[in-house]
Amino acid sequence: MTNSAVSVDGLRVRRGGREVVRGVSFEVAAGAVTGLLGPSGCGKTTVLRSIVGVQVVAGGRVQVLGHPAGSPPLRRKIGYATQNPAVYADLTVTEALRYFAAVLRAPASDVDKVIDAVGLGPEAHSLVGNLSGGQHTRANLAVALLGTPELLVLDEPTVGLDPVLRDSLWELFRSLAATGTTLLVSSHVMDEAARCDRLLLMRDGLLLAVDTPAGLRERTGSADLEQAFLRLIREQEAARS
Ligand SMILES: Nc1ncnc2c1ncn2[C@@H]1O[C@H](COP(=O)(O)OP(=O)(O)OP(=O)(O)O)[C@@H](O)[C@H]1O
Repeated sequence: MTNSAVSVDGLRVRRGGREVVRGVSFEVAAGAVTGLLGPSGCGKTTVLRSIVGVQVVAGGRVQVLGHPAGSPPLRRKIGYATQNPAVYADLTVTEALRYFAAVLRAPASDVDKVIDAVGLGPEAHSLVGNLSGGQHTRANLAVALLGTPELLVLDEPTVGLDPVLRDSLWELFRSLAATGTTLLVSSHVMDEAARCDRLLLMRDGLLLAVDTPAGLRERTGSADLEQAFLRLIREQEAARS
């Protein structure tokens, strides 16, 4: 792939005394939505942390927007939304975003823009501590959008959201990609896979497949992506035995 925003080569990570990412290589296309999918515990968050540069790695190479992962020029080019929101509970949504905008040196005008983008307009003056789980998740996503980052790394951004909100967030992701933002989005919900341009399917610390949703359906002969994923697992297990 010529136009890659992220290039991961032979990534290995040890956590809790064992290798949880066991030699993973892939590229993330610029200006597209790439889904990182796989069951709970397969290593998705660890791969995302390695790309953002907050994970000690045991081996391999991770290049992001032409720089080694974690290097200073990347700080303001990447927006990262973790699974555990870290937005301050005793501030209002607007105050919290103003604070993060100042820290990130993002324009003050971004604050209202990102609040609207994640559909939190009605809660703009509510205390973060009083938000519902789904609203808190969206406040966290809003922080990642500040400063219009070139790369958005989103760890399960739609967990706990109802179908209408999930749909509107996926529309937001698609519109960001349409304006050139690169998105890497993890999920363990296979129905979200269909909304991605490309898929990275992980299992047990390894990449099972890298393909488009259509390519995956075709190569497994399965219209349903969940079934396609299960078929790949069975093929892999048959090949091992
Ligand atoms: N802080 C930690 N210390 C030790 N082991 C960890 C730590 N965090 C994660 N692990 C282990 O690393 C493995 C990969 O975890 P990771 O969080 O990357 O998976 P995941 O695919 O993102 O899971 P989920 O979908 O549940 O978030 C798991 O087996 C997990 O138990």
